[in-house]
Amino acid sequence: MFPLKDSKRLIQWLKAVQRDNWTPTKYSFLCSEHFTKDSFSKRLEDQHRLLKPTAVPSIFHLPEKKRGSGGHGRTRRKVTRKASGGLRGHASGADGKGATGSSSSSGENLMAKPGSRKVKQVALQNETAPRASQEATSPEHTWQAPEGTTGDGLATATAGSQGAAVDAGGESAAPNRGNLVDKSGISMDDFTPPGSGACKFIGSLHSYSFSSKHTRERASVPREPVDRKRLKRDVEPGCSGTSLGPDKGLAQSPPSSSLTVTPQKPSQSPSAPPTDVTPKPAAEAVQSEHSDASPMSINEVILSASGACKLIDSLHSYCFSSRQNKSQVCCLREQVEKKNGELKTLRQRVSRSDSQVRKLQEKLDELRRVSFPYLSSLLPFSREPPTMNPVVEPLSWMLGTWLSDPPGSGTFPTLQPFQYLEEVYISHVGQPVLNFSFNAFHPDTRKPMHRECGFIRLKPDTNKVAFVSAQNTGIVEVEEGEVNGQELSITSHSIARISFAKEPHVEQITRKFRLNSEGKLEQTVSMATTTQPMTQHLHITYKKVTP
Ligand code: HEM
Repeated sequence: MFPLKDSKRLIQWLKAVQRDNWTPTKYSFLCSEHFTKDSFSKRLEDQHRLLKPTAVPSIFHLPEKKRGSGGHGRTRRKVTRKASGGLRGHASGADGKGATGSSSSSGENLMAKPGSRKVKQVALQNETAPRASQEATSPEHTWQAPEGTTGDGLATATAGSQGAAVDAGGESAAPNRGNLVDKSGISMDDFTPPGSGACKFIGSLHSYSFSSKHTRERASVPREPVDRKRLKRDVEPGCSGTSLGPDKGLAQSPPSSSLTVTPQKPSQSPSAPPTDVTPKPAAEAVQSEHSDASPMSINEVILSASGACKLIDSLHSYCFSSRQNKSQVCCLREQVEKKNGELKTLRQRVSRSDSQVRKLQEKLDELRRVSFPYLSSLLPFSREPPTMNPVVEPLSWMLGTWLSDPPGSGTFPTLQPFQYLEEVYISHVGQPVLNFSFNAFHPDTRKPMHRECGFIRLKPDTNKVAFVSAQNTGIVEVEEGEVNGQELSITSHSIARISFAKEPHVEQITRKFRLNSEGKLEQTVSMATTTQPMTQHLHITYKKVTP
């Protein structure tokens, strides 16, 4: 187990393991193979190997990318033959049977290459070859795939019953697991729910538990039940291996009730010869090795593994719930991102609107500058329009910019009827007076025609109105009258003209302004000249084009 309560040593362990984005838990174990020999002490009473409390792992032979990307349980696992390796004697027996095989020879340590699913043989190691011995594949890490060779129910896949070293790590564990089925039809999949890579890892723990217990039970139960109990208690989940003594692997007829599994075919390497997986001599050797074991039923195996399986199942539950939470977090994150996207779009639209308002404001300012070149510099700094003087409030319906709609009509007894266009500005600057300007244009040529401008005043607290106008024809006049509701009727009070004004001279003028039911401003002008009595000269309707 990782020294979770010893932070200093834990850091050393984590540095040694070199795994990214991984935190060990109380269920995390490290293979004893990663420790040097002097990391262990031996228990006095039984010489059992114990990890020293100061031990730090230092042996890592795997490629960096393997250790970094896959789970620890997914790295290629090594099988350890302890110094007392029970099968060693068998492998190095004088007859040399255990060393034979199509692709391996005695002392050769063949393991599945990283990323390969090919089943490799592991030659049995000589006790005197320390390094090679320690790196031999452990039974705990193998999918035992004994091939039915003798019809006795116990079949072996490779040299030594534990010799078939399958890359149990990573993805290669899954297909192999699928082939591990006993006679009762129970497979490793029955212990391992489907799941993600983490589940595969946990599933490999199942397989580890399953196979190691199977191995231990078969090897130790018949001879030394006490030993078996001790082994079950002491065994390190990982690749610490079992401590089968050489004397415990004696030949005896295998029980017909032993767990029988289907050998793993090298699916990734179909070209590999079958003997690569199950060398006949090796199978015989294993059969011989286990021939003294008492029968152990599948039920016993399952029962013995059930405790570990429960623990592993709890890991599964933890894994599943953690994945569920992760998925909910992902879901919420997606929603937040979606809302952020919508917010961003809205902000962009608001920004565009602000930009349009700014541009319109600039355009209006430009128009004002053109129309009233000096006015803008004289107007108050505030953009707010001046407050209307209450005195002129009865004439407020006249305020605004108006355009002829339709064109005005001109008539007089001495004239051909004519049409004209006209724009009207009636405004105020906060004074008790309205400012006006009337500018007529030819409807076809748009040439300026008649123009006049002036002021409209109201006598305070009365409806009496004075209209003062200067015209481009050289006439200045004052008209007075009354405002009643939205109608203003005025008549000329005094008319003056330049000395060289064109004749006939106008002698009297009447006007009527009203706001009609359509909200349009109407103006009707009548006049009397030196030659004609009072007659209508103009009639025009304006539509308001500004507030
Ligand atoms: C209150 C304002 C106006 C007064 C006092 C006025 C006065 C007169 C007078 C005295 C005449 C001469 C009539 C004749 O020969 O017997 C005349 C002619 C005419 N007026 Fe007006 N007028 C006014 C507004 C307008 C407006 C707004 C227009 C629009 C374009 C207009 C267009 C004409 C035209 C086209 C003629 C004939 C040609 C000419 O004499 O220039 N008048 N007006």
